[in-house]
Amino acid sequence: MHFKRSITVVGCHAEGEVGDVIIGGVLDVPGKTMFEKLRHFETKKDDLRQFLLNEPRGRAPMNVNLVLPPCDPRADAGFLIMESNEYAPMSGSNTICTTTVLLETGMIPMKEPVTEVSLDTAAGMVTVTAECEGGKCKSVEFNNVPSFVLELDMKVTVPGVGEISIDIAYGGMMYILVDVASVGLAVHDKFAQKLIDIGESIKRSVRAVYTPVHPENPGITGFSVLAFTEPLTIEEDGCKAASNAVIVSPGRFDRSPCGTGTCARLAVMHARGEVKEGEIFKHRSIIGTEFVSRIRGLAAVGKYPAILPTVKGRAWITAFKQVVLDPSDPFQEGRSFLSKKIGYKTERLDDLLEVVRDMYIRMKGELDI
Ligand SMILES: O=C(O)[C@H]1NCC[C@@H]1O
Repeated sequence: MHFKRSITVVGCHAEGEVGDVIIGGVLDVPGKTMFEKLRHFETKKDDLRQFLLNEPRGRAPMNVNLVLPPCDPRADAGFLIMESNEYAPMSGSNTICTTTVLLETGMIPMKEPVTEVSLDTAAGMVTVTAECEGGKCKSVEFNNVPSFVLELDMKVTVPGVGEISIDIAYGGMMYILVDVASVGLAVHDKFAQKLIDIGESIKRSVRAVYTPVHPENPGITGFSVLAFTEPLTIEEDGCKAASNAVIVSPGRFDRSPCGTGTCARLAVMHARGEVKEGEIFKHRSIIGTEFVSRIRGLAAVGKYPAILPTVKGRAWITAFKQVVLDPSDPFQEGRSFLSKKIGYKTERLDDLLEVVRDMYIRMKGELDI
């Protein structure tokens, strides 16, 4: 059988969030930085992301990471993060998955009891400390890029909800943070559909009035993730803890506590005087899994005071897959196959905007503008 594509993928999840890792079958692309490589895939080779993340080979609640040669000579490897609706500059659960796969497959030699790894991401360099024993990567602690608050207590009016107060912060992705009680809900799966519907509605309302832009990389802009937060509690061991539910576009939960969301929340908590450097903050997901985090230092990003966050979690390999494309398969690329149908009927305006966005990115790539 002659296949049009054959890609080697290691299945993996971090605290419940799928972060598969491509370790073969995809060549490097031009780019002086990993962000330039991200843009190359986004504008010229997005068919790979569509192929792996859309049905029948993928699903919305999953991510795929592409291991590539790094651009920064200090790094051991580079990787790009492909999510259902976008390429994320940085991602905590995906960093934990990618590190686990790199070490447990031997692509980076594992040293016991601790292996230090440097990873080049589209958001910048991320250094990682992995606890290893008996060939297993038992935990991954990553030093994320500087995280900072863009807005505190910003008011926004949401149809069907009314006026609410939100925070906006960067933790490797741009986050909208909302006190879940302010919309009459709680982080619990009995509110799952309402959390998703209201979360997506808040994103649309905020997008209409505010565009976040990273001061050092204007290509890092826009919102695709929103964190509903529960209040801080103090655990028996004296540590601060809280739950959150992260709504990832097009409308699904992060099954992990969300590493970049944890970093964005730490920046908000620090700005509010709720957490100090070095204090442990345990962050939990809607399914009860946990990341342990802390602020390892302070910095500045443009005009914004920033924190240097560190997050620790675990990941497990679930499969070794050879993902292939039979030339006669009717579903060559999933959603992009559908969006090519000009008459594609959309249920909602934002679906249409999504189709237009995909087509714009593709045209930009083809015109190389
Ligand atoms: O942990 C994180 O940061 C990621 N999890 C899915 C959405 C985010 O990229």
